[in-house]
Amino acid sequence: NACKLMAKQKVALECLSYHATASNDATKKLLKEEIPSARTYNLYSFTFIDFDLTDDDTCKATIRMFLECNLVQQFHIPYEVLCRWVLSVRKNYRPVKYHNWRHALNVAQTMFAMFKTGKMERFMNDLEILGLLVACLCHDLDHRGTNNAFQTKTDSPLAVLYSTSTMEHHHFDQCVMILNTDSNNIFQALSPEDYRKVMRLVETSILSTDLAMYFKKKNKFLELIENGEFDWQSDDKKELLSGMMMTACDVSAISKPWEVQHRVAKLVADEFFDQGDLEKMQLKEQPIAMMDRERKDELPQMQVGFIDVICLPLYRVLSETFPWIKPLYQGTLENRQHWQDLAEKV
Ligand SMILES: CCCOc1ccc(S(=O)(=O)N2CCN(C)CC2)cc1-c1nc(CC)cc(=O)[nH]1
Ligand SMILES: [Zn+2]
Repeated sequence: NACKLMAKQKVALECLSYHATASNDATKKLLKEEIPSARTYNLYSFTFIDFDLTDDDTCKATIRMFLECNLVQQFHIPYEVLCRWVLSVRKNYRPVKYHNWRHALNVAQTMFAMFKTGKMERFMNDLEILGLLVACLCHDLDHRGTNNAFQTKTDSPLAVLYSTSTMEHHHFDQCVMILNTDSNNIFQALSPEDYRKVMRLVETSILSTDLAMYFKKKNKFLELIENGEFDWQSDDKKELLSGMMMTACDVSAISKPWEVQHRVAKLVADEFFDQGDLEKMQLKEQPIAMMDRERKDELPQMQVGFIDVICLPLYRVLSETFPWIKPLYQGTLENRQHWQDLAEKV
């Protein structure tokens, strides 16, 4: 009958999540490792580069960020649970070209640098710092290398579940699944009220990484800034600021030293072109320019457009209120010149 079927489904789901999370062996191994200093990993810098980090290093760098923000002590996170959770998050990123674990780590490290070097932690309480770091690490979980439009066009089950911000809802779902798998819940010691607050912040922050949401919310944010807003403590203003910070971190590869930006842009392009190939073959339709490998010559000009429409306006307005994150604006401006030079060469 129905409730027996439900019980079977629940057991199957639990079994699924059990295999989706890290093994005890991997956890025990990480547990014993020494965690290098933040200095060793250059974690306080806006020019952090993950290229020469091993996969093991990426987990240790993540743990180091939690330790630097005093989150383990503050929220009584059992160290073994933190190790298992970091490994489970990494395990639930697919080996796609761009939206993989390395991207999530880079986004989280930019958030860490905004807190520390950008001095934005002054506007955040400890729970918000915990929530935003977790949101960054989980914000693209189980990404398939295809965007929301592709889910809709292919009638993917995800588009049936969520008609708007399809992938972002799925990323949050995956984040919840990991937390709900035994001995992966880094929030286990939080009070019910703090648990509710941090889960709400993680959800709204992950959903805010849908660029369609960014366009919706940025005018409200600009308005507040123009009116000289400085009290970011109310819940809705804090949520709005968090969303803007998430986007700023999500696109922060655009601000990295040119060799890094150029190399990352190739990963982004390769992933977009793979989707374009699928659309040509599977859907028999012409992909948009950014996903059409026949139009790769237009890439530098598209990057200039991306910088002008999305990145610079956001970094400019954030730097006006939080001047210590100006390196993100500066780095993006320098890369704009490099992309412009390439655009004129073609
Ligand atoms: C590098 C390959 C080309 O990459 C792009 C091409 C065009 C645009 S766009 O701003 O015109 N725009 C964005 C909103 N779409 C709905 C329509 C198209 C953005 C990028 C881009 N995106 C990211 C974020 C994943 C990173 C990055 O480096 N570049
Ligand atoms: Zn992302």
